[in-house]
Amino acid sequence: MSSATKTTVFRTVDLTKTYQMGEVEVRALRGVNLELVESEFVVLLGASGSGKSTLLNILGGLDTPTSGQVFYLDTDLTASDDRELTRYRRDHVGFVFQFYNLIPSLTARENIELITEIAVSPIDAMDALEIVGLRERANHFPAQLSGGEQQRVAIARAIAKNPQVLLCDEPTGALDVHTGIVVLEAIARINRELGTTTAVITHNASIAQMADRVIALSDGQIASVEMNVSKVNASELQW
Ligand SMILES: Nc1ncnc2c1ncn2[C@@H]1O[C@H](COP(=O)(O)OP(=O)(O)OP(=O)(O)O)[C@@H](O)[C@H]1O
Repeated sequence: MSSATKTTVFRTVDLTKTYQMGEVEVRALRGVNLELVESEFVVLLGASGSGKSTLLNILGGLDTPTSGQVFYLDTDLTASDDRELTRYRRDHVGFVFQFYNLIPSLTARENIELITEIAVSPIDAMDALEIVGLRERANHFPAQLSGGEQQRVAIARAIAKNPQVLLCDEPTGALDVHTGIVVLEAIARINRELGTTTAVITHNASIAQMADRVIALSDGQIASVEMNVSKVNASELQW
């Protein structure tokens, strides 16, 4: 199916975000117009401070823009109140951050079940662990897992509620190359097998080769959007 016939999951219209820091205005986003379609894998690239996290946080309902609109399917998130945004995040969005934020006193499985217990249509916690290749580690506590394994548990937790979108902010930022690739393989598998629309922020331009589309931000604006003619498997990446 070409992207022309796919459902638009996110649409932003003239999105701006300005932070007021005392006398100083920081214009983090300066008119972003963007569409993400169902089941695509997008990488967001850009220098530090270019607005990547601000954009991702607004798409995920963690932050609100100063002006402009964000649509998730037919819902205008910018017209939603805090309660509605909380429900939107809980029901539809999986987040993965650089640091894993697992609860140390719970096993891998229990960390995931904490989310699946309140989700609308969750995947079984063990199936989520299977997808990230950690089924046999279900009863391990975070301290008994490597950094890459902890990140894969965090990814399993994010996708166990069966979200329509997976938003990842520097998911491999704290990991070495080999471990980073295992984590990226898990994200790519989720995108491929579950059809979860996926956006990954990275500083690492080689990761862009895995994406369907690469969106570069510069100074709060979209500098370029490129379609990859062929995608490279995470296992073939080098950096
Ligand atoms: N809460 C905040 N208060 C004030 N300024 C902020 C805040 N959050 C972000 N900014 C500023 O907005 C701009 C964009 O920040 P953002 O974190 O979106 O960039 P980024 O591209 O994700 O950067 P990095 O790659 O370093 O994470 C930066 O100049 C940053 O200092």
